[in-house]
Amino acid sequence: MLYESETAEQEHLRDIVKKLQAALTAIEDKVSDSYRDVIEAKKYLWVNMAQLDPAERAANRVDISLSIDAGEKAVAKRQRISKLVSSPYFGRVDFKALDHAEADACYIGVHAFSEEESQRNLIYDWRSPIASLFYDFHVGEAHYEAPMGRMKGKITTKRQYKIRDGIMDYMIESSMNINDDVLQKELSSSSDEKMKNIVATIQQEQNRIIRNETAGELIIQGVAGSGKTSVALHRVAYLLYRFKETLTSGNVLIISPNKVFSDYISNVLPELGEEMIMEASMEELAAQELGSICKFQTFYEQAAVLLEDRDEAFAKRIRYKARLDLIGELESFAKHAETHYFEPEDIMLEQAAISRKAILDSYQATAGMPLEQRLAKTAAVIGGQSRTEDGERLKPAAIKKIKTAVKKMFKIPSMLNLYKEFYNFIGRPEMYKPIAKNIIEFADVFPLIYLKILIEGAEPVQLVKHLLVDEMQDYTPVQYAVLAKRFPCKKTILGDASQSVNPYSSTSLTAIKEVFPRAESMELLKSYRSTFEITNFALRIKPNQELVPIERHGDVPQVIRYGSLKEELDGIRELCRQFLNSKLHSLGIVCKTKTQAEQIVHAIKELHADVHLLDFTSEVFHEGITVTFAHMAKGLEFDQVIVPFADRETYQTELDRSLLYVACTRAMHSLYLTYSDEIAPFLHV
Ligand SMILES: Nc1ncnc2c1ncn2[C@@H]1O[C@H](COP(=O)(O)OP(=O)(O)OP(=O)(O)O)[C@@H](O)[C@H]1O
Repeated sequence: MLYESETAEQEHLRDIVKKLQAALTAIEDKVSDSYRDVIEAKKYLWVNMAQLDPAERAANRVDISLSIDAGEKAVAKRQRISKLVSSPYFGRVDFKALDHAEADACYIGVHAFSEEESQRNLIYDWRSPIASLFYDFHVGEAHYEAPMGRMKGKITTKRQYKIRDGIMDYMIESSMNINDDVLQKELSSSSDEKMKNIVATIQQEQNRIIRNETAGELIIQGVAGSGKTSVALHRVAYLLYRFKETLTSGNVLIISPNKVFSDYISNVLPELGEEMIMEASMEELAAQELGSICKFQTFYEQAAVLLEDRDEAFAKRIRYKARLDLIGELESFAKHAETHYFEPEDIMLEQAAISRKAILDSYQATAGMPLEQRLAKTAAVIGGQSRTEDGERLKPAAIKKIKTAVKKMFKIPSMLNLYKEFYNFIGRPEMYKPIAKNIIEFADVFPLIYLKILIEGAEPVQLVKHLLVDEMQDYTPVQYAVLAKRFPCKKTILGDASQSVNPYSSTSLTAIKEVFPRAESMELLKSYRSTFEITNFALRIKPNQELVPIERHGDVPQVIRYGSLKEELDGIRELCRQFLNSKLHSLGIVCKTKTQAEQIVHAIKELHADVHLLDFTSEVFHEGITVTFAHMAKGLEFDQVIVPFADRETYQTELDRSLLYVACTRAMHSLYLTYSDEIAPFLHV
């Protein structure tokens, strides 16, 4: 039976590949035609420029731009079809709708493909409504949401395929654990330089998140390796498909932790036929917000001070500014500032005099507006109402003087001074400690920006219609308050409370929900990245009763003790050699600090292998040996991970526990920890 269906499937595949190749040839002709059209039209315009009147020239330019448009569309289509030629589809569901006599076979691929003449769908896009059947149901009763309403029926057949270079690697007939079989194969493969798409094996719980169209803010709390980032990117691809009339990739912004991470995820959307979205780090947003107000320490500089200096007062300041209550305190202060620092005085102009009382009345009438707008409005109103002794309106020059005078009545002129004043106001002046004149600590950056927004008002960033925030646990409530003001659009916010690389300023799901009270939240509890043995090992460092490890087995992680530091470094070199002789693609040596990472790079220099040190200035992620530290490694993954210096001295605080957890959960297939003194307490069995 299976043999029969396999023969039929092979035939079907050959037929589809033939049709795709024909379509590819046709589209290649179309691309060449549009290219020729553009050249011809440009030549014509150039040769006849003098004879053409302006209307003809304009018409020619429109023609050229239409040809360019058609050309670009054809190029995009060519790209999609050539991808399909190599792997046309990965799934099939035969669905028999209630009112149909027979089931229709529906093949699902990364892109859609239909026959030119009949317009019959030969392949459905994985994001199409009918394709949801593939992800949500096994054989039996099923339904999907079509544009005309819910379609109920029955899945009679479900199959999965792996097709490479137009040839079928394998095909699996549906059963209850079919997804697991294919998923196991996918997860067992080696890592890549770039994150891969997961369309062929999206799991039901992930699909619910990807296809959620209703949430204004969707918060995804997911354990390490549960596919949060993958799911968020597939969700973007889904929304771009679903709302193509109103949403383009140019409308989506991702706040990502660093450039290496952005590089690592940069292939997923293009693989799905979409353009990469805009990306920015919190620091980039902050620099834009603060302009010339002041300079600031970066998040990573803050982390380095926390790890290397262990400055208690510094940690205390960070913790203080990570409180949810800070938002309300800043809001109360902004209100207080508006009334208490505004000191109206009489304005005496040559032609008119304006009383202090009139100014105060106007100012009070504008309550509720952001301060800067309030001052401008106050000046405009009194300027408009005032008359000269002859009863005439004031001249523009006089109105300008009023504007300047009213502005000066607000007595704390600089935003930085106003921010400093906030700490006097709440009776905690010791909580503000700039690094130098005009350079503030990272923990002050977003409270200052929020105060600035409260005072000056926030212009929403209209271009951004969907905001993606990854590693949500590392941002404070005030950072979210700023994002809420600047980006009042839909949001997908994702992270894992267990992976905070800065517990002094980490934010729980509950706190984020306080900032976004209408947010929907969804949980991902199954961990896909690491083998069962690695996940269980990591759970000993940070227990989580709810986490479900995937049943994919590998070697038990090894914790190796050496007699001295020298022996440990020799041991790490040996592990690197073994990696270089293996079939694995990537080895991550994940330390706690940058200084330790540099020490390792120095120690393995003699291997003469390509070794990449990933630090805050890095921009790309490479295969081979990468040496880095937990802050930089978050979000990334490696076939094999070595965690050096897993000793008591290095890992002792709760922050260290998180960093050790992040380091271990980066491993997909094998994990080693080395130490040469006393083992870290979190690793005791
Ligand atoms: N449905 C799936 N099919 C195949 N692979 C999957 C699936 N879900 C997740 N993965 C794989 O699991 C790994 C982890 O995914 P991802 O990085 O998106 O998880 P994460 O939750 O963001 O991880 P972390 O928070 O630990 O950085 C990746 O290799 C991804 O390809």
